[in-house]
Amino acid sequence: MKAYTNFNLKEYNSYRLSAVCRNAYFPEYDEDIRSLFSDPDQKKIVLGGGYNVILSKDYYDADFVIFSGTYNNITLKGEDQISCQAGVDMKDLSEFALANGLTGLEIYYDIPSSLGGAVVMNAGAGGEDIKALLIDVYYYDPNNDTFNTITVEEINFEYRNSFFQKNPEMIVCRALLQLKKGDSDEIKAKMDKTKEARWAKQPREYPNAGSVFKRPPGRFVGPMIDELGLKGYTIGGAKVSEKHSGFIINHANATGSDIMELISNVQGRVKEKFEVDLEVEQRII
Ligand SMILES: NC(=O)C1=CN([C@@H]2O[C@H](COP(=O)(O)OP(=O)(O)OC[C@H]3O[C@@H](n4cnc5c(N)ncnc54)[C@H](OP(=O)(O)O)[C@@H]3O)[C@@H](O)[C@H]2O)C=CC1
Ligand SMILES: C=C(O[C@H]1[C@H](O)[C@@H](CO)O[C@H](OP(=O)(O)OP(=O)(O)OC[C@H]2O[C@@H](n3ccc(=O)[nH]c3=O)[C@H](O)[C@@H]2O)[C@@H]1NC(C)=O)C(=O)O
Repeated sequence: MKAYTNFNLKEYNSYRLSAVCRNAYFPEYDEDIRSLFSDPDQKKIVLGGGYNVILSKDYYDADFVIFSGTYNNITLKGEDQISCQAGVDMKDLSEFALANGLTGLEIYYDIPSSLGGAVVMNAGAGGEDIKALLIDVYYYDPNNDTFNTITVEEINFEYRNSFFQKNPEMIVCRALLQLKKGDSDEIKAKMDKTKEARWAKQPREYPNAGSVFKRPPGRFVGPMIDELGLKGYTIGGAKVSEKHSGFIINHANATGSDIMELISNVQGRVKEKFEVDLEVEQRII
């Protein structure tokens, strides 16, 4: 396992915020997971691909465990099942499925995520989500120092919620996915089409971390922010995207506190006008 001291997390969060942590660990084996997490008094912060986090501080007197670039094996099981580790990048996974003529993972060609992050947050878009593909998940439970398997039914996924979100100390190690045999040309066409549609609507040209807020019941976030005239609203290097108001972009060396201040101002204005409490969807660290 690789370990670094005074590590800058800039390349490991999609906002590209500069933030230094005391130690960063990149696990490679299940035993690394056990050695990192078995002592409950030695709390560590988990990052997957870093596509859904706000590093709100410049320095963390804390240890990070990063599931990105390592712990990323993908194995074909039988004809149409895939077993993959938490550090797998979902884009790579969708390309693996394509190479094996398997359909089901096309949208993940452009949903930035690690497999672990996708499972924890039930990644998805346009009505598809990861739970529809999952058979089970193998995870580490630090409470009793065991590795266990949980079925998709037991995970009890809800909108942006699951067993893993309710029990954040659990570590996703790997997942078994059920795909279907498909036509490679059709799979590739769907991957390209999804990517094109998302790039047309989302500010992918700038560092960002997807939707900032959860959808409040019965409403969309973007139109409320538009109505307030807050498209393009800027604090420091952080800006409400002009392309999609539900996103904040780092357009000029933003800091975590620029983003946090912008969020708080948008929440205040939305509350004032619409009586709606916008809940932050991204993980504030
Ligand atoms: N639909 C879209 O267009 C977009 C969606 N997203 C979503 O955001 C998520 C981003 O994933 P990713 O970048 O990998 O996650 P992140 O690195 O952003 O981590 C987010 C949280 O996931 C938890 N986590 C990640 N990996 C593991 C693991 N192996 N075991 C346990 N917990 C883990 C941690 O939560 P904890 O605090 O519980 O430890 C962490 O704080 C995906 O679900 C993705 O779908 C992101 C951008 C765009
Ligand atoms: C990007 C993410 O996921 C996204 C996912 O890609 C999209 C598409 O399925 O649906 C959710 O966004 P969303 O609620 O903003 O949905 P969108 O379809 O983008 O927009 C909803 C509506 O708002 C309108 N809209 C959007 C942006 C804007 O600036 N102005 C505006 O009026 C759109 O025209 C549309 O009618 C997910 N976000 C959440 C928190 O549920 C993410 O989780 O990070």
